Amino acid sequence: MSSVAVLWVAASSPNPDPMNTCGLVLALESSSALSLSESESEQCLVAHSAGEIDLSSEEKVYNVVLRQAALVNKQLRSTSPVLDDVKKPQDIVRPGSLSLLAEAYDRCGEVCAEYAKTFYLGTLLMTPERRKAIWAIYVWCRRTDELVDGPNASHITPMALDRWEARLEDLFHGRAFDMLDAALADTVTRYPVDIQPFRDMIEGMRMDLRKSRYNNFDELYLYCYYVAGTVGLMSVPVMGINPKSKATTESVYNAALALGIANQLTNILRDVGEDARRGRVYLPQDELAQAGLSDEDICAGKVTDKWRNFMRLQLKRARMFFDEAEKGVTELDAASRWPVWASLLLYRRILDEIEANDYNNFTKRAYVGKVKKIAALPLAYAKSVVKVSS
Ligand SMILES: CC(C)=CCC/C(C)=C/CC/C(C)=C/CC/C(C)=C/[C@@H]1[C@@H](COP(=O)(O)OP(=O)(O)O)[C@]1(C)CC/C=C(\C)CC/C=C(\C)CCC=C(C)C
Ligand SMILES: [Mn+2]
Repeated sequence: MSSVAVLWVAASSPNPDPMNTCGLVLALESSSALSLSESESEQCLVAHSAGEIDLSSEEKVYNVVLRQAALVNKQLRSTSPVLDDVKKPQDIVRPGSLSLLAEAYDRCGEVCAEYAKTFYLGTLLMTPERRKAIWAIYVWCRRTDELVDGPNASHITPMALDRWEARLEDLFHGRAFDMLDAALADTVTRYPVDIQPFRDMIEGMRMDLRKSRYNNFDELYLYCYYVAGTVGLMSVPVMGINPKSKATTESVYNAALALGIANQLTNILRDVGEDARRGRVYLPQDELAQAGLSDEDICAGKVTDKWRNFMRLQLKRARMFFDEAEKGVTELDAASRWPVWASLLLYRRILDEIEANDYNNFTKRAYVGKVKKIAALPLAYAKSVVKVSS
């Protein structure tokens, strides 16, 4: 890890607008520092692993979970520091100012606060060290999503995503491109965060570029893993597993994966109308057909009994993933349980709001108000102090 490189970059790129993806893409395309690296030959873990062709998406993704769990098993369950100090970058403290890394992390916090109030609220319940790491991961995820969903999405090509991936590889090798990358480059030296879920998220963005319909839940599940299950896998090494937990590491990772999938299914159910207006239908086509519905019904946006029945089943499935996730929260490090419970309860509430809107997710956005958000915190706290499995 070259600390000098990280800090040079942080110093040379003050306060970039993280959502200026046009600038980002131009920068990516013109940067000589971003020569394509070994990442080009690295393959997406899920999509291309040899010999896995006949597996269902769930089986393929479970293999990822097993590998992730095996990778970090030792470090996560140990109480000793994750990495020795030799590998940690040395920060530069300028006289009279905050350190550059501190500035980088603060900027990540500002971005998180601006773009995701609920997640930000959750991060305020974390220890300061973990909070910073989660902010850095959040910002990288948001920028990645913004490449295909942001104002400059129409300029994004698969090649731009390849460059973004090369930049990710650089960052994991200590070569950060800007100060926001520098924060993540620092985070990955402090926690046993693996690069694979990050690569897989980029793969999800590639999928978004080439695909706007999902034939069945198996296809949708893979997409949800890529864009959201990966966030669970990135987060566990930071959240930590309670050293007293008797649960297997893979069961905790599985729960984290389930939380990501549950959140993404919730996103999809909340945004049906908005997505359809952008030409996207994430709902499984075979399930729509079974319910006597089609893309035309979604574009028409009429809440009918057929739609209500269809939605009831979709909500039920999303809730099952939340239930699966609940099993793992208890096994996390004590200090991480409260924020995770809070975010789980709040995100799940969106499903209740869809029901309260009589399943009109075409023109009404399901939204959990401030009061309900604050009111969920004591319940989340109560759940977080429940004893760990024995
Ligand atoms: C054992 C156990 C349960 C551990 C907990 C593990 C954990 C903390 C899991 C977090 C799961 C999580 C928050 C997943 C995020 C899923 C998500 C919202 C994905 C979004 C994808 C694209 O969706 P779409 O384009 O449809 O949505 P928009 O309209 O654009 O919003 C994402 C946008 C991908 C990018 C994801 C993020 C920006 C969120 C990343 C969040 C974190 C790193 C914070 C996690 C912290 C807490 C406190 C939960
Ligand atoms: Mn998005």
